[in-house]
Amino acid sequence: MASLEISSVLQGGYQHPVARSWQGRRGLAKSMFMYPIFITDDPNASTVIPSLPNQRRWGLNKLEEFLRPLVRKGLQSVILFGVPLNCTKDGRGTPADDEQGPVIQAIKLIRRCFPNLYIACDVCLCEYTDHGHCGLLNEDGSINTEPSVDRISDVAAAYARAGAHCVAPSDMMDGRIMAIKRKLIDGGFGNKVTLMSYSAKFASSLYGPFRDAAGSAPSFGDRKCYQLPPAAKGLARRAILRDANEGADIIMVKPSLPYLDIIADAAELTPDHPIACYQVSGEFAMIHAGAAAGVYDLKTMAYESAESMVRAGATLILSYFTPEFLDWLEV
Ligand SMILES: NCc1[nH]cc(CCC(=O)O)c1CC(=O)O
Ligand SMILES: [Zn+2]
Ligand SMILES: [Zn+2]
Repeated sequence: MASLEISSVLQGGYQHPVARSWQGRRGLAKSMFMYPIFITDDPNASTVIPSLPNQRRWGLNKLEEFLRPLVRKGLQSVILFGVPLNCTKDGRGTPADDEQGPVIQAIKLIRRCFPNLYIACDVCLCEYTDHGHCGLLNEDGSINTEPSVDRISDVAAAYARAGAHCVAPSDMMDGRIMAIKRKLIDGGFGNKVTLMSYSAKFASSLYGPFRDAAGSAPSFGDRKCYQLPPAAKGLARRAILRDANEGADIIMVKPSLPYLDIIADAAELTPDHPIACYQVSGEFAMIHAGAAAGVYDLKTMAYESAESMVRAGATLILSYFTPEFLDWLEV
């Protein structure tokens, strides 16, 4: 297994029936929606997030009753974000792969309660570092890429061991896809776990509500040295091709609505991969705010936004509207 070439490992991308459903193209369907969920370390939490309408931070004891009705309505996949509030953060993001931490415990709980639900995990350090950046830093505050990639790939491997069906690194460090794929293969998960890359993730103004929700705003500076400049179509295309070559099973574009051309580029450049897009917290809040201001009807606009993503080439949409679409869609 250890000698296997990274480009020869395809089964990680279709090991699960839900992952298989993303390998073809069609119109809007329930299985195209992946629901982002915030898991915190207060087991009884059900905390409203003021800037992110209808979303909460959930404690482990509340997770089953929260998910049960959604699964009954046809929820097929979730992506987990850890929000540690009671742990000690440090420079290397030690709590990220704490066996008792909220993500690893949630993976195990969901596998037990909902054996058919597909579990993706966001992999990043910003929720767990004391400085709030997505990687490890040099003395001067710049990103120290090599140890960052090593740490992030260890965290991804820990989520895989805990039972995640998919790991999704959002840190944007160069080289992380290859390093994660290598550790998945060496750990015996190459053919079992999907690697979804946030390949074209832009330094956007649309992450504000998420950073409130996750407590992951950087304590100094910004993320412009590792997230893409909004105008950088060329860099996005290079990152998409690079990540595909490094072994990504799914290519993601983030945010979505202002980056439909990049979704289309991803579909053109990697036509043989499922293409995911993340309708991020600020896009979601913006659609809510516009509806509240009487600019449009919420449901009509939610549909229009999702349909534009599919039209551009997305096969999978990460969206806080997932519960609504489970009500609105027939299948
Ligand atoms: N690596 C952190 C991360 N993972 C997902 C999001 C944004 C998701 C959203 O806004 O809904 C962010 C924020 C950021 O990069 O600052
Ligand atoms: Zn991060
Ligand atoms: Zn992240």
